[in-house]
Amino acid sequence: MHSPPHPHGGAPNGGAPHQARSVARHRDAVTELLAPLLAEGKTESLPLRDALGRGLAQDLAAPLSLPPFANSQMDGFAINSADLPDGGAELRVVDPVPAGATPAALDRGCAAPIMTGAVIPSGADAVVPVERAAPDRFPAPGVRSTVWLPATAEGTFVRAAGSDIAAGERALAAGTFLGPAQLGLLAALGIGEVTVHRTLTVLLATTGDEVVEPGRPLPAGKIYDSNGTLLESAMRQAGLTVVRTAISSDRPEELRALLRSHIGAVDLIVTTGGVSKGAYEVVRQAMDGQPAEFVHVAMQPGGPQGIGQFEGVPFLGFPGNPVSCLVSFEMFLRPVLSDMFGSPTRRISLPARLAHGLTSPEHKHQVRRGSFRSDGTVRLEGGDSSHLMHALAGSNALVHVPVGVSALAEGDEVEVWMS
Ligand SMILES: Nc1nc2c(c(=O)[nH]1)N[C@H]1C(S)=C(S)[C@@H](COP(=O)(O)OP(=O)(O)OC[C@H]3O[C@@H](n4cnc5c(N)ncnc54)[C@H](O)[C@@H]3O)O[C@H]1N2
Ligand code: MOO
Repeated sequence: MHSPPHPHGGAPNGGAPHQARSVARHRDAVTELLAPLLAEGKTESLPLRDALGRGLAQDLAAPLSLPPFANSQMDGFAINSADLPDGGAELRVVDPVPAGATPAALDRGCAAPIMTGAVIPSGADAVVPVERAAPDRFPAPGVRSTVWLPATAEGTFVRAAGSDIAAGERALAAGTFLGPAQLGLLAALGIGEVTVHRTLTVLLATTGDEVVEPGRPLPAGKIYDSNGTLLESAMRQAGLTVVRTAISSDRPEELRALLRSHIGAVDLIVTTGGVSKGAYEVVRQAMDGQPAEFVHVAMQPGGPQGIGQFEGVPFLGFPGNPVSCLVSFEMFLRPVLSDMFGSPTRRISLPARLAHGLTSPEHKHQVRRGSFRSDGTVRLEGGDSSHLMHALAGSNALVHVPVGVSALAEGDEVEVWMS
């Protein structure tokens, strides 16, 4: 007896489709597919300002310590703590130490006005902020004077040399994503150029006789191409260079010709649509004779997936439903690129409490869309169907329901990935 088809392409009642592969297994397959791109070791050396968003290609050791010298954390008086017993003492004020100057050694019984960031003179071991002195201001230059200062422990308001990082220590590991803080560190270390993984170029092809370029008239029975803009945006935001083909019809020769015209100029081909079980599965047909396979991943949405090579170029065939293709990018391509090349970053993962209950096919990893809120709850946006573009646009998080879970109640904890 035949069971009715399941709306998500799986087996009836949310069961695993025959030979469905796990999300982890498919991610491993994507890793294997892209490994040759890493092995090519294509890197480039860039000035810091152009390296934003790239992955660092090599471990980097600190060429100097930070701070490079002991310096003052406050505008105040550099002193020797042994000169300030309990109850404080009156010290003779000597020449000031501005930031950037090389100060003379401090004699015992003296206090040197010192500015934030200035070198601690030898003989001094602490700084008293000017507002704790009496009088609580610096004397005019050249005026001989004394100042009363309170007892102060050794090391107070001194930023020790190497207290941030010592020369020779690893500053950043290979594979680190270079954001503002990482580039700022390299600048602080005096590094002007950095070796990064080069940007990968993706050829993106959307397919389907029903799909029309936005901005054109919409004939009956057709829909606009949302996948092209959706995926191109996701990829560009992730630091990839994207080349788009024209929308391919359902004729496999046309798709093959579109893809072939870019071979040699791209690192990876991503298609959408044409991978499931219909009568006109253009991507499946176009890949005929190529080392590519079409599998079903135990994931909803994004179950049907193509993977392999087209004319020697790595190929990923994402399903045609808009949410399915974005979830495919987030679940497979983004994490693999970030693990391999250090860019883009992985999505921030947080625990959240469900604002309401949900159901999920037990044998699949379900990825719902939701709005994570500041009280730590997440509200689901739309249902589980993968055509819900408006709900996707109203969400800020992907909500994960792992394999083995068929229902969750309000207040149950889920993992969310922030977008
Ligand atoms: N008998 C079965 N049918 C389907 C299965 C299945 O297992 N057995 N799986 C379903 C699932 S799940 C998905 S996902 C889709 C995947 O289908 P395809 O990758 O072959 O994609 P299409 O059939 O071409 O399109 C699916 C859907 O998405 C719309 N679409 C396609 N391209 C675009 C685009 N560029 N912009 C906007 N929308 C697009 C298309 O019109 C369809 O509605 O298959 C299920 N069927
Ligand atoms: O559930 Mo499909 O897998 O809509 O992507």
